[in-house]
Amino acid sequence: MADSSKPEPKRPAVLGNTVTRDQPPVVLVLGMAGSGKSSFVQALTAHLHKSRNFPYVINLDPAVRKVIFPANIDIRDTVDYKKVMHDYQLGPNGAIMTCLNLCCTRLQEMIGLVKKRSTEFPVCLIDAPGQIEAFTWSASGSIITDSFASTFPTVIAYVVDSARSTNPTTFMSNMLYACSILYRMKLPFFLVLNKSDIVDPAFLEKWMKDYEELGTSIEDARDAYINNLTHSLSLVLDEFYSTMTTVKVSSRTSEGMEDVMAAIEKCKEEYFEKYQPAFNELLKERLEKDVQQASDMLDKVNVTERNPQVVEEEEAMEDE
Ligand SMILES: Nc1nc2c(ncn2[C@@H]2O[C@H](COP(=O)(O)OP(=O)(O)OP(=O)(O)O)[C@@H](O)[C@H]2O)c(=O)[nH]1
Repeated sequence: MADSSKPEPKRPAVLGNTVTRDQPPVVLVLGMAGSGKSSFVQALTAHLHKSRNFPYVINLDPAVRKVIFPANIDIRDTVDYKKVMHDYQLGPNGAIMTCLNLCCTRLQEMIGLVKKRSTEFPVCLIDAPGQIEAFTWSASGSIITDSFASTFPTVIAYVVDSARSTNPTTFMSNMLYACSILYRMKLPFFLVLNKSDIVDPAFLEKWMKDYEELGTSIEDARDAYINNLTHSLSLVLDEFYSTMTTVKVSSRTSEGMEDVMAAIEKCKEEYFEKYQPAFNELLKERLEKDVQQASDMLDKVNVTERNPQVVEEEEAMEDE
């Protein structure tokens, strides 16, 4: 049974927002734990600072000890992760989700703050919690994403740890996860192949483009069942890869940051071409549902004229 004392998220009203091309893109930075999300936000922020193009940066990780980039909004100023853990008797993941739920109750204020400054920055970067599923599989995660996506051209940067992806099966698992996020969030998406200073991520691009290349690498692995499965899955992922933009990046040396900005611009265009029309349909559907709900309620409310005799009697009593 759900614990009614824990804060649950409510979908804020997002109807009626018009997203225009002059608005800056919002980049939601996602990726497996330790892939380098925060380092990537830090490196991109530092890169933009050099040309005095200061980005707007939001930290959405309530559990992080130290924020390593200058954040304009820090969720830790709104919610106290340790206190939430204590007050609601929660473990680390439950506390992150409850913090995000609490954050949702202040989401319109948060978006309002970003909107107010939106003419002053080239891009807004959002660093998501380290425990990725707390964001990608929670209602509050979709509410936050939907709310930003209905206000700004919003895109996803999925950070991949290239050094940990040298094994084809590890890489495949990561790509399946990325694909499930794309499937769920339906936003323009690009892959940040991070840690290029440790290993050149070119082999990952080859695996994505050329099934034979991946096949050759799998030949070396020992488990026949996993090999066959990986072969089949790579065919399934072919469509996912076909339109995917990838950028090779080192958050340590700042290599590839200009390419990241180009990928963000490309995804922003995609947002207006593909995502926005679909999202408008979704909003229309939601609006129709809201109107239907309102009219169902109205059916139960009858507007009738009161009996004139009673009204006259009441007026007479008032005169007395
Ligand atoms: N060599 C190298 N190390 C990196 C790079 N990017 C991140 N790291 C290191 O990888 C580790 C994890 O980086 P974080 O930025 O904390 O990763 P994260 O995804 O934000 O981590 P969580 O939010 O805790 O999931 C740190 O030790 C970073 O210094 C990179 O491009 N090159």
